[in-house]
Amino acid sequence: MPGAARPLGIANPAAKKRRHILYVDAYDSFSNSIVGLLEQSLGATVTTVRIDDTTAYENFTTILKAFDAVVVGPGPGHPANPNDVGLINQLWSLGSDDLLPVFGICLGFQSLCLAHGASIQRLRQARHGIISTISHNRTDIFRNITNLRATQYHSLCAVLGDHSSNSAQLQWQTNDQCPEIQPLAWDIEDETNGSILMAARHTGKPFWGVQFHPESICTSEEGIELLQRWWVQAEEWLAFRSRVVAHNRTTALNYISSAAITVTARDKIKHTMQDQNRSATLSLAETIQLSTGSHTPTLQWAAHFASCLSPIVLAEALGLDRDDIILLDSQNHSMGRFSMLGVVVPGETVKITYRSWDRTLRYGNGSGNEQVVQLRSIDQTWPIFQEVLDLHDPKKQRQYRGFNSTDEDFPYESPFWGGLMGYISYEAGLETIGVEPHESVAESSIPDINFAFIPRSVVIDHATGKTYIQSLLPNDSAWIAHVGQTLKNLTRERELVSESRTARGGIEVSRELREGLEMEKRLSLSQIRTPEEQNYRNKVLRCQDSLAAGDSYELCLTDETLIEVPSIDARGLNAWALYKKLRHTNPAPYGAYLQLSNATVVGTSPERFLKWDREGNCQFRPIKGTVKKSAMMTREAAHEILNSSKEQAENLMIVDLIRHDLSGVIGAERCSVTKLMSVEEYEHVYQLVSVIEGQLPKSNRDEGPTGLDVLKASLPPGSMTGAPKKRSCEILRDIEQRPRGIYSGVLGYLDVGGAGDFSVVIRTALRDASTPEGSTRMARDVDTSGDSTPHSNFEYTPSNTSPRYPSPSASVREVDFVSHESTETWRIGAGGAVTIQSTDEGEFLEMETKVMTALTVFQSK
Ligand SMILES: C=C(O[C@@H]1C=C(C(=O)O)C=C[C@H]1O)C(=O)O
Ligand SMILES: NC(=O)CC[C@H](N)C(=O)O
Repeated sequence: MPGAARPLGIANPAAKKRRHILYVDAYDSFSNSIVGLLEQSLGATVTTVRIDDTTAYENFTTILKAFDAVVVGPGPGHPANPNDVGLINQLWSLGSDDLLPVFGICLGFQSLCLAHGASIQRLRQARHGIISTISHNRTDIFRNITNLRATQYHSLCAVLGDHSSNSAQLQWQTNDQCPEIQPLAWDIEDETNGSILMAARHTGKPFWGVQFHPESICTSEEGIELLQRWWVQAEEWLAFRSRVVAHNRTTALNYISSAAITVTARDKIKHTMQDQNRSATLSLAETIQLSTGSHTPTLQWAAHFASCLSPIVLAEALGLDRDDIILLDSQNHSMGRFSMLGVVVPGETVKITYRSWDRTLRYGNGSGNEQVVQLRSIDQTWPIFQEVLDLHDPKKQRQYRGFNSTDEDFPYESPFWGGLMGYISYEAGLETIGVEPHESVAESSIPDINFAFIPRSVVIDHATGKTYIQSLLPNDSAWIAHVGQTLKNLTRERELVSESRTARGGIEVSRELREGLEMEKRLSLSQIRTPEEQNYRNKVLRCQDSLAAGDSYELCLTDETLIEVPSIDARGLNAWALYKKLRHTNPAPYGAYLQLSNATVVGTSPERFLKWDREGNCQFRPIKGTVKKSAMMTREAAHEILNSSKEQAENLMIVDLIRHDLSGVIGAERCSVTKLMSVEEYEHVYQLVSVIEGQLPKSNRDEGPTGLDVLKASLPPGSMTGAPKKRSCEILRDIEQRPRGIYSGVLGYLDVGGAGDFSVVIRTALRDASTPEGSTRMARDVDTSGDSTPHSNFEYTPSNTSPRYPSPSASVREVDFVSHESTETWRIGAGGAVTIQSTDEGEFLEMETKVMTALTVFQSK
């Protein structure tokens, strides 16, 4: 495996005048990395146009006059399908006067070959995320290239007449069927598929193409040289034809829709606000300021040392559990450092929700004055959130008022001073990429964005033992002192009795026992409906059909387990007690307890989606590759499995996808892969994890992109979609036939000081509507599509015989899944990445393993 971060060579860009390249994007999830590679290695300015841009389609030859060359990118689908290639086809029939150098990558390459007589065939086995040596005869763009290893992402291949796949002898000449296409490179390492054409050029026109992906993190450095060799040839052709770009570039550029241009115009990202948004922002800011009682942001804080402090113990000691807390709990896990308590004050804390389905933004403090704003799209929410954060940034306020802020003024080590805490659903993510959600999302009462503005918080740094008590409210020293005193009391009690849990006196212990017993009683009556095996396996096969057809490279298929919990004495399940049980049975670095605006989240995610600090350092930590722990599965055995080509391919695709997402905002030159496919151990599973990092430009935060810009450009999380993201999400929606909701979304915080941290919502139990103790709700209608069965067939479930786990022989129909008159529904989503190398059985088992990490908590003791 080549090294992780790699510097890019620059082809002496200063030597010649700056060239302009048009990049044609076929909605691939690697495009921004290709654009970055072109900019850096060729020193060119790149403008992006999408294949389905209708104005560009009608004015394509005029647009081309403003460019020196075109690069046609990869993408989902088939080059013979006009919808998959859009305006690409126009390139191959340009008249002599309009000709210009073109370089096709993957789909672009296949389209070039198809247009000149090749047939496009399906590979016997698709090659997604596979790295192989490229064989060539060192001519043309391969001159001086010695040892090129390159990543492939394709299901289809171009076949040039007789020298079809499987030919023993590699061909370097044109043939009768494709007299204008000269082969330049082959992959001869694949026994299943035989030799596959990897590169070619047109004999008379300045067209070249490669089947592999030069931009992949696992393509060797020579991929860059290859592009530079192409550029040399392109320059020679331009000089030979004395071709110059049109003087009036602006007219040509006006034909390109701005949506695609923003892919590269990151420097221009600003928080421009429409009038309507501006007023929504102002009144939201006013509402928050009213609730906090201050128009001048302040941050009051105190730090205490309290080693080994559990946020649970602290929350309970403060009387903060249940409805009035959001807990982001790293559970002192080796991979986590901070735990945070966000205090929600009923009737005071401002809650902000957005629903993608009807595009409504709502906010209010729950005291009957909720405001509803109709937005045009989710795009309008981000500037509102950013503005709310900026208005409360205490650092900014000091600067406005001419203070010199010093490091001591603020607790910089605490990543959250106050701000927005909550989640963004998967469907909200779909809206950001223009994918329609599944229609049944209309029935959901769950907001797609669900934040609370948190002015009071406690942050525990498990690494240093320091605990920060912070308030954005003016004159809040009494609260800070109260929390400080509670902390001191806890520490003193612990010194007296080493076991902290028993140290908090009889009242708490008996309460805990009572709550636990009550919860267990209720759980013993709950009913569980897990995905039906054959049905899930069929869905895996359907995913693989799409992969084989070239419509996706990887699909993260998921399904949902439903748990119906009856109410007893008209009381709902105690979610806090459930969370305490879950953090014990499945400790993970992204524990979360949240009960906010109709949603309850009880989760133990192992996966960070995106974190950024106040210095602008961004980090993604995608997980892809899962092995279940067992007595037989030693660390060594897990390493071996996770080092297999299947697991590595799965991970690589997501690494490349996330590099693209991040590059689109901060530029490819600022992104690096700092950890590639390392094995991490969790309570029930081993996971393959990579780390992608980048630095926001250090420009004024008002002008340049912020962490929130990176967040919104990267939704939904790539590890939960597959690649390419947009097409994969459409396929998954059609196969899964349900909205995912909070599962597969992201959960975390946006800090007023400029930081943020979000996990991927997995291994998490979710309740549809808030069911505070003392209230009940009717059961939701249970899905009767036959997609799931009301029993568990998990082999290792110890309570297989309990009423909640009827034996598979009682293979009951949905009628047996009785809805109690008064029950609440919990959901646990789970799934895994399906690749062409997956087996349907293996994928089912993987989904089962993942669902069990959270489902065991519903087993009564
Ligand atoms: C889909 C889930 O997990 C995702 C899929 C993984 C995989 O395919 O290996 C690993 C972590 C998550 O990104 C889940 O836990 O439900
Ligand atoms: N990466 C790509 O461009 C893929 C092209 C085509 N959809 C295939 O699968 O072969």
